[in-house]
Amino acid sequence: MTEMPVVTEVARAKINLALHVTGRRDDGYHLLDSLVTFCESGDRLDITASDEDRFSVSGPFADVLGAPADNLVLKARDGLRQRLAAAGIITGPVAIHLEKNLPVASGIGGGSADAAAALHGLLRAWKTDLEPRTSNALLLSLGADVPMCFAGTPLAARGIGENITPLPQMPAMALVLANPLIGVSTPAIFKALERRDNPPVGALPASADLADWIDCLKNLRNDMEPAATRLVPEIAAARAMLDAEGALLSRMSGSGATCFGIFGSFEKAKAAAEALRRQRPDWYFCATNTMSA
Ligand SMILES: C[C@](O)(CO)[C@H](O)COP(=O)(O)OP(=O)(O)OC[C@H]1O[C@@H](n2ccc(N)nc2=O)[C@H](O)[C@@H]1O
Ligand SMILES: Nc1ncnc2c1ncn2[C@@H]1O[C@H](COP(=O)(O)OP(=O)(O)OP(=O)(O)O)[C@@H](O)[C@H]1O
Repeated sequence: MTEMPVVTEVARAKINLALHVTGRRDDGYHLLDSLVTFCESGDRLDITASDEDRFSVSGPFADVLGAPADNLVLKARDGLRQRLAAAGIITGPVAIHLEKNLPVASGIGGGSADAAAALHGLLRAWKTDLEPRTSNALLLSLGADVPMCFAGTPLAARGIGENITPLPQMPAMALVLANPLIGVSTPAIFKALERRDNPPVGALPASADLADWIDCLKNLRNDMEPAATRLVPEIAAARAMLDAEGALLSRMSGSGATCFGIFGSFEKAKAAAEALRRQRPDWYFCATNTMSA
């Protein structure tokens, strides 16, 4: 067995600060215009060399995951290995451990973030890289959110999510994530949309001033939120709770049900998350900073 140190990656929660659905392609996939950022917190992946491929899971949401064969981490490992083999690069067996800290099917890209982190970690572990065209095709084959999670930096995502523009002027933000622990199916929400021809995001602040970004975000939307709230009314309750704790702005992320509140500082976010946990000990709350560019 070749000596390989433990490679650790954080699979950061993805937040759609705004998510406009602007059209639909002939194949049924929706055209999006989304402002996306990533949290400091998320799942954790540890990768080590092994005598055979292994996969284990721990953490508060490990039990909610389906069969290992359906896990996007293994789909990412196998897809990467296949493409590397096609380029003549043979890769050794690995043990991957996933610490599942993010709620599942919750609009913050858990599975997509895990897949992206697995790819980053395996490329480091195997000391290799993919040429951009191959890696773009692999990323999108794993899910529309995987290219943005692989980029992992504040960005605008267009197309079906794969057309990415970094937004270096987006500031870091202190967030509280709130989720009633009711899983939401992404295809079900896309199907339930009443409109698919909404206006795009438009102009963004040129500077990193948080107040300017919040003013801008206030005029934007998550076009999936009305349909998701009809299915899971707790989404409206989560937003109201974030607002009552002093969020400068609250909104749903992705196809839900996770909502985020932006707070003036991490201390304020932490205090709000603690107060919310006391109100609903059965829900998920997390205070976290987002990454700066
Ligand atoms: C809602 C978002 O989270 C916003 O970032 C993403 O668009 C969803 O990304 P994802 O979960 O990675 O989605 P995928 O696993 O690729 O697709 C799940 C299903 O959602 C629908 N889907 C997804 C992405 C997209 N732009 N249009 C769609 O209509 C399709 O029915 C697809 O079969
Ligand atoms: N590593 C993983 N973590 C979470 N879910 C996974 C994983 N692998 C596969 N899945 C499956 O993917 C489905 C969607 O889960 P996920 O947590 O990625 O949704 P999401 O947060 O709504 O994602 P998105 O914001 O990309 O729509 C679930 O049914 C889950 O069983």
